[in-house]
Amino acid sequence: MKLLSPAQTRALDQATSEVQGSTSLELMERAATAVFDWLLTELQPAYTTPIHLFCGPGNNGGDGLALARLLHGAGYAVHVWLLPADRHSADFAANHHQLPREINCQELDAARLPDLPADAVVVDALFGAGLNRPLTGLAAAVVAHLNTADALIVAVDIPSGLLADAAQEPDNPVVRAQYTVSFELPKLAFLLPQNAGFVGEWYVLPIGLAAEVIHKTPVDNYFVDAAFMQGRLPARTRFSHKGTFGHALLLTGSRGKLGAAVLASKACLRGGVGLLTVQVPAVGYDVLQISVPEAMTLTDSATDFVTELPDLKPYAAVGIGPGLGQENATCEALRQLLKTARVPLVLDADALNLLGANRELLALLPPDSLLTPHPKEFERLTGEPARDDYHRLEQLRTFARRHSCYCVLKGAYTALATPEGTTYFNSTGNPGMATGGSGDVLTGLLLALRADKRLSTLDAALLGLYAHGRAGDLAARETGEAGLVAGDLVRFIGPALRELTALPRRL
Ligand SMILES: NC(=O)C1=CN([C@@H]2O[C@H](COP(=O)(O)OP(=O)(O)OC[C@H]3O[C@@H](n4cnc5c(N)ncnc54)[C@H](O)[C@@H]3O)[C@@H](O)[C@H]2O)[C@@H](O)CC1
Ligand SMILES: Nc1ncnc2c1ncn2[C@@H]1O[C@H](COP(=O)(O)OP(=O)(O)O)[C@@H](O)[C@H]1O
Ligand SMILES: [K+]
Repeated sequence: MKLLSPAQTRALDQATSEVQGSTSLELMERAATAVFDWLLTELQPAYTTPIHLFCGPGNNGGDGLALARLLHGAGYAVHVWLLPADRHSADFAANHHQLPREINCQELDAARLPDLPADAVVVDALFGAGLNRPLTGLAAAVVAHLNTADALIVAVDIPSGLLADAAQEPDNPVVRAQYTVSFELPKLAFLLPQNAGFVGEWYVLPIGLAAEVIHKTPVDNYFVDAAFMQGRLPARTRFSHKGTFGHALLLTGSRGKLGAAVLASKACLRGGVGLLTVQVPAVGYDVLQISVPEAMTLTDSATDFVTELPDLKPYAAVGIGPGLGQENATCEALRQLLKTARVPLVLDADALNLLGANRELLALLPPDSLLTPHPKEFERLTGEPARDDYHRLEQLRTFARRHSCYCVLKGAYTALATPEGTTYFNSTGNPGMATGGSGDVLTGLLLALRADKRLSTLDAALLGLYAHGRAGDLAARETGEAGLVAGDLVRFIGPALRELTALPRRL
């Protein structure tokens, strides 16, 4: 799915009306009906539940008024609160006109803001994507009032006061919703940790906006969902052989951190690699041979950490980092790798920390390398703490462009920035994956996909991120989130990849 800017969203609304020969009022009715259906199926309020709708002067308020009419028509006890304003949008006015007289509808007054019982549902339809400055005055007072109430808050389109795709001052008034119900496409704001306390759990409801217009709209950001990924992994042909899927080399492990080597190796094998060779320090030989019999093991001349590179000729891709440690001799091996490798590289964990501590190495990164930092590792890579999540995304884009690499920022909705300046946000995964070793599994899986010559760098990265999160979701069904460990992810890589495999063509 594409992530549109507020201006593009407005243009899409208009274009939809033109293409479909419908009015903006009809679109508003579709939006309100979608929220109405969502409320009844997801929240299932009792007929006695008081529903308070707070409506602003624009189209977001218009959505709220249309929703109030629909809820009233279905027998719910609704109360409408209007934010006084000099001007109202035309569709707000039309819905205000249509509001049945029996509905209790009052203007908000700073001196007498309404009591909101704990069992009430509050619909926040004050401001949507048209917000262009921080809320002040009565609107700010209403937001503060809603945020102190115990009622359950559902925001329409976006929590009022929040910008859809840009940072704002931390103390700006913003509604803290439990649920946000948006239309057609998600907003960038929903994907960033700093907004989680405002947005709550979010839903995107289809309202039939013109698909052909969305298709033609150029964007920098994508939300990677199942439909986006379906069929991206080519099926294996009958006469495939080990060579078809590549021979990967993994440089990994140090004393006490061979678990990372084992997890990454197993993930690489489950990721479908043709052959895997793992280079570990001598201390890891027995561990690897016994735990991962499918992999070939090379041992370093050093006992406790990796210090040297094997001949790189046989390999289709090289991964480096999990459990590696940060010894000087390891850093020299990394330098050699960056200087000599002519095949795709995947760099993670201590390989990234070494790059951060020796930033001159960044100039040696071969083009199209894939880096997988979490936010702390990314900060070490850039050496500059991010001001906020939007700034960090900007840094990620700049980094990928400057170093001609694909750089991941791990976490919920992991971001992938490409050298061309596009960012992809992954939709799969869950907090159960916040457990030691999950990242090592990702590295192994990505290495397998980079060794597969059938895949572009972008497809390999997207497939790896999506399948890793999906494996986490499948595993959590069995283990629960708290009980999930990184080894569980490995078991579900196969099923996750199977879901993404292209079906054979049929006539
Ligand atoms: N495709 C879609 O996404 C659709 C969107 N619709 C709704 O339309 C909304 C956008 O409507 P509008 O563009 O009218 O925008 P809003 O309803 O968000 O508000 C715009 C009005 O508020 C004023 N305003 C902006 N910031 C303010 C501030 N800080 N303090 C006081 N006033 C402020 C603006 O000058 C303008 O008059 C969406 O959020 C959504 O709820 C639906 O009706 C139909 C389909
Ligand atoms: N809340 C979450 N939602 C989705 N994915 C998560 C969440 N927390 C962690 N993950 C995923 O788990 C992995 C953790 O990687 P990392 O931080 O490198 O862990 P480790 O170093 O222990 O292996 C990343 O791929 C990240 O995206
Ligand atoms: K809103």
